[in-house]
Amino acid sequence: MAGRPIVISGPSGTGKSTLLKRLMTEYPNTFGFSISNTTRSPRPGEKDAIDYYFVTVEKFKNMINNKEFIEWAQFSGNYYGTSIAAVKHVSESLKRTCILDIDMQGVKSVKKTDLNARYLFLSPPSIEELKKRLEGRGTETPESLAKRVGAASAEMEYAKTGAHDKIIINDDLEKTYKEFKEFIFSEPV
Ligand SMILES: Nc1ncnc2c1ncn2[C@@H]1O[C@H](COP(=O)(O)OP(=O)(O)OP(=O)(O)O)[C@@H](O)[C@H]1O
Repeated sequence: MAGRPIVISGPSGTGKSTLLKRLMTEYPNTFGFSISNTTRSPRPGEKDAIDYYFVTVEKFKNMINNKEFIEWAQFSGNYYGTSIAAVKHVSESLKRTCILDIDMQGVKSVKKTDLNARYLFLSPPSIEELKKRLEGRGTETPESLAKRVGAASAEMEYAKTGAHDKIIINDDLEKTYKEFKEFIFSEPV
């Protein structure tokens, strides 16, 4: 049996991907990510229900209206979204504990579902340090950096409301990974 879905959130650049990559490497068969729905066409080699659930715009809009998404967005003319059904598929069919890496809006949305998830917030030691990490990652333009840092304050404020089961401050990576695993394995997965 798979465990309850685990929701990890925190400002962009806090280190979520870094921790998840390590966890997946150490436990390759225990956890899974949900497959996203998209209206874009498959690229060569991409398979339906493996890379994405490829759906029509009409179907996607119906899913929005039926409140089937945890989060959805439109990028360069295509829709992308994570459905509640896709998360359930990971535990019910694949028998893996689903991990969701989502933002504050996504967390609020999961809370309205029957997914019965566990919530972890990963916090940077400070906004200054967060800026440094995003700059160090080399992925941001000045505009996207400013946008991410701006969104970080709202995420940090939300974490103060007690919405999460656990808050971990990612200062020293080894210490953080240990605490991260303690939270993950504090329940059967
Ligand atoms: N404890 C740490 N100390 C110093 N640097 C770290 C630490 N944890 C992660 N980093 C570095 O910070 C940068 C951002 O980390 P990462 O990409 O994992 O963030 P993220 O939360 O997944 O961001 P996004 O939400 O944008 O995907 C990376 O370059 C990573 O190597």
